[in-house]
Amino acid sequence: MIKFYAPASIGNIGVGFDILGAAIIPIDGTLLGDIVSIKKSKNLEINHIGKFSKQLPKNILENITWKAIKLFETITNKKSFIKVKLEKNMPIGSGLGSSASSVVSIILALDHFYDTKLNPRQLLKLMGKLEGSISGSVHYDNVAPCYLGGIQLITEDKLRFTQSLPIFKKWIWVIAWPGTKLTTSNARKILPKNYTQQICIKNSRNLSTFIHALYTKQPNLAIRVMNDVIAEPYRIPLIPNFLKIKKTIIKLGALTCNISGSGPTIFSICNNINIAKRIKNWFLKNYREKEKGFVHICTIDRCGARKIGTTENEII
Ligand SMILES: Nc1ncnc2c1ncn2[C@@H]1O[C@H](COP(=O)(O)OP(=O)(O)OP(=O)(O)O)[C@@H](O)[C@H]1O
Ligand SMILES: N[C@@H](CCO)C(=O)O
Repeated sequence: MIKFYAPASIGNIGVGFDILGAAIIPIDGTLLGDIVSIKKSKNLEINHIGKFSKQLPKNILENITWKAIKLFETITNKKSFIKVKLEKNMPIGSGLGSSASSVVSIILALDHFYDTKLNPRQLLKLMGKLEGSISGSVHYDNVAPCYLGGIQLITEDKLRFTQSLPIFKKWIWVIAWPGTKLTTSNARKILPKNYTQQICIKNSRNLSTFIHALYTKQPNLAIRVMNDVIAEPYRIPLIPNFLKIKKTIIKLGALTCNISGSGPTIFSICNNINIAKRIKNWFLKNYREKEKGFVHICTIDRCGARKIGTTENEII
């Protein structure tokens, strides 16, 4: 049997709309990501289990598992006699790359099972295509870090499609999901189609300074420019009291507080575990709307997607 785990991710990282993303893992060892297992079978069988499996579309044709299997039937020119099990551990429409986690785990499991010899770039393109088919447009800022781990800059260069960026080991990432849903496609529809020259300059300045700060080990500079002028201003109304929350979290000692992907998850960075615990408690008391909501203290997941039960990334 083949079993793949693919981690949660933070798209945009507050400063790189659609081109920066980070894979994350809770420090308490929780596996915050979907798991796909595949074995041989007489027929095609698909099972969905896990805490969030009830949120999956009822129509199987709309499910990523089904779409990925059909894609691989075309690629391999083989009928699928397999039993596929998706353990849906990620809430849908959370802003934590739930769809990306399913996409990456299913594609890697199928690729491994069929031994297709596709290279990482081809696999990543397939992941982007599938992610795009459900979220409204192709964007790699969840699938790339989820697959490869770390912080990824999506270059879309013909030789190096994505690049791993340096990380600050002291940064602690607190993520808070209130238990509600915001779909990426809706959160993208409200964004402007065009931006002024001034906004374009501001965005390039923030993003290039952020990347420079990562390479030159200037965490304070990186934090100062973590300011999204492309999506956040338009998505604020989708997250009740976001600006007030941000102010409070900063007062608690956080370095920054931003929307994760298209929300409603909020992430905050700090560099002290006691502050992280304080922020976690605040979010639990004040941001979690539903019982199923959660808050995790995380670190960057450098491995990315992996065969379960092994610590090293066996696929790259
Ligand atoms: N296995 C699956 N996992 C997640 N979503 C799925 C899956 N199969 C189908 N879907 C559909 O894909 C869409 C995913 O929505 P969306 O992209 O908003 O979620 P998300 O990945 O959690 O968001 P984000 O990318 O902001 O983190 C939903 O309409 C959902 O019903
Ligand atoms: N870059 C995407 C990420 C979605 O998680 C967006 O913000 O729409």
